Amino acid sequence: MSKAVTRTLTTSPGLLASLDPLLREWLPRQRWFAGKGRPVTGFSLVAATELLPPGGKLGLYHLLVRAHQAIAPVPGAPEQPADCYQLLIGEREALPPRLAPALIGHVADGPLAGRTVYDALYDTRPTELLLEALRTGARIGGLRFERDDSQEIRSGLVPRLVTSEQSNSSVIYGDTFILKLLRRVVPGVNPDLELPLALAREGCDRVPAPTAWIRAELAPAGAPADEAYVLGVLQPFVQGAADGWELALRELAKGEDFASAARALGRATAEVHTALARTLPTVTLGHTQVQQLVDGMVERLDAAAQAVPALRPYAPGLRSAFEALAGLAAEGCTWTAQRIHGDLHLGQCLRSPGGQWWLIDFEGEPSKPLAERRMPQPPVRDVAGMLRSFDYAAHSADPSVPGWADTCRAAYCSGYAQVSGADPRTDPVLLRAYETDKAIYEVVYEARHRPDWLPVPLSAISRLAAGADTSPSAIPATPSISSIPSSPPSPRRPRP
Ligand SMILES: Nc1ncnc2c1ncn2[C@@H]1O[C@H](COP(=O)(O)OP(=O)(O)O)[C@@H](O)[C@H]1O
Ligand SMILES: O=P(O)(O)O[C@H]1O[C@H](CO)[C@@H](O[C@H]2O[C@H](CO)[C@@H](O)[C@H](O)[C@H]2O)[C@H](O)[C@H]1O
Repeated sequence: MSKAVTRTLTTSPGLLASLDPLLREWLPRQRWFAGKGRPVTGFSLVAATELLPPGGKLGLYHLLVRAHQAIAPVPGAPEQPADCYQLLIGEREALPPRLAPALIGHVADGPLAGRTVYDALYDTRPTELLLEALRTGARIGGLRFERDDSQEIRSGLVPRLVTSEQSNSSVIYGDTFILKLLRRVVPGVNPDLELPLALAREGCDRVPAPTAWIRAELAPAGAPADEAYVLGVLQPFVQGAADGWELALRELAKGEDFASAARALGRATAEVHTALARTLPTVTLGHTQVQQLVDGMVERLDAAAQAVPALRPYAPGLRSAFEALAGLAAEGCTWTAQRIHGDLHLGQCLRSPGGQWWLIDFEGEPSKPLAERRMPQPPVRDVAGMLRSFDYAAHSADPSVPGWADTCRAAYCSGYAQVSGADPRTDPVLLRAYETDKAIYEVVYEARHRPDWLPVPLSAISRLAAGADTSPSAIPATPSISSIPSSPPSPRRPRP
C-alpha cells in the first residue's frame, strides 16, 4: 500500500460544496441512482477518505454522500432518510480520452478549483489500489479491507470495469476476481455478503465464495459491528459464464429446448435453499404471520393499481389469490420460512461452460429496508421469481415457441423437487400468491423503467387473476415428478 494512502478527512465541507453542482447533474444520470424522477436538492457528507492526495497527476477520494431529494409529502407517512451513495472520485488536471465516459465535470471553485473530476472506477490505478488494499487487509481511515485468508489474491491483476447495466458497479480483475462496489449503501448486515459467506461455510458450491470485502466503520469505537456499512465484495470470477437470461434467449432463438438447463437450475436453487435452511434460522409461519404477509401483498397490489391504471380491472381476481392464502392459514395451515435469495430471476444465475449453475447477487430487492430483506420467507418466493422469468423469456422470443415457458417451469420445479423433496407445484395456493405478488411488482417496475415491456407481466396478471397459470395442470408434470413424496411437507397442518 502506498504511503499516500493514509489520511481520512473528517470534515471536508469545501470539497463537497465544490462538487455539489457537478454531482447534481451527474448522479441522477447513473443507472444505479435509486431516486429517479425526483430532483436532487443537495448533498451531505457521511464520510470522506483521501486515498491519493489532491493536486498531483491523480488525486483520489472515497466518499459516502447523502443525496437529498424533493419528496412529494405523503400524509402520515414517516419521513424517509436521504439515500447514501458510495463514490470513488478521481481528480486530474485533464482526462485522457480513454476516461471520457467517466467525466463528472470541471470544478469551478473550492479546494479542487480548475481540476477535472471523474468516476475513478473507470480508471486503472484507483481500481488497482482497491485490490491491493483488499489483498493486504488495509485499514484506511474508517475503511476496512478484510479478506478470507484461505483464498489467495495475486497482486498485479489487470482491472476492467463491467459496462453492462447494473444496480451497482463491478470491476473484473484479470478474469480471476470480480469486485462489486455497492452504490446505494445502508448500515447493517448486508445479505450480499452475509448469505454467500454462510453458504461458503456450509460447503455449498452453487455460489462464488467471498474472497474479500470492504466495510466502513463510521460509528464510535465500541459500537456494534453490524452498524458498519458493507461497501463491496470481491469474489471469484466465473470464467466463460453466461447468465440464464442470455442463455434462455439464445436457446429460444435457435428453437432449442431449455428444459434440462431449467431442471439443473431448479436443483441448484434447491441446493442453495437447503444449505441456507441448515445454517441459518428457520421459523414456522402460522395464521398471524401469514396474515401479515398477505396484508403486505394486498397493500402492494393497492399501491400498484393506484400507480398503473392498466392493473385496475384485474385487482379483484388478484386479491383472491392473496385471500386464498389467508384462508388456508385461517384453517390452520402453516409454512416454513427461511433465508432465501430474495430477488431470483434468470439474470441472477450464471452457467459456466461445464454446465454448472451459480447463483449471484444475494442483495435482495434493494428498494426494501435491510431488516425486511433479511427476514425468513417461504422459499417458494424464489421459485415464483424464476417461474416468472421463464414467462418473460418466452415473451421475448420472436417467433414465439408454444409451450416453451410451461416446459421450463415444469422442469425447474421437478429439478427443485429432486433435491428438496418438495415440489412447489403441490402448494398451488402459496405459489399463485407469490407469483401474483411478483407479477404486480413487475408491472410497476416495467411501467417505471421499460414501458414497452409492460404487456409481459400484464399477460401473466390476466392469467393469475383468473386463477390460472400455477395450477398443477397448467404446468405439466415431467417424469421425475413421480419421485415427489405423496404427502409433501408444505403446507403443513399443525399437529393437534
Ligand atoms: N462471480 C461472477 N463471475 C462472473 N460474472 C459475474 C460474477 N458475479 C457477477 N457477475 C456479472 O456481473 C453482473 C452484475 O452482478 P450482480 O451481482 O448482479 O450486480 P448488480 O447487483 O449490480 O446487478 C452479473 O449479471 C454477471 O454478468
Ligand atoms: O436489476 P435487478 O436484477 O435487481 O432486477 C430488476 O431488473 C430486472 C430487469 O433487468 C427485472 O427483471 C424482470 O425482467 C427480467 C428480464 O429482463 C426477467 O428475467 C425477470 O423475471 C423480470 O422480473 C427485475 O424484476 C427488477 O427487480
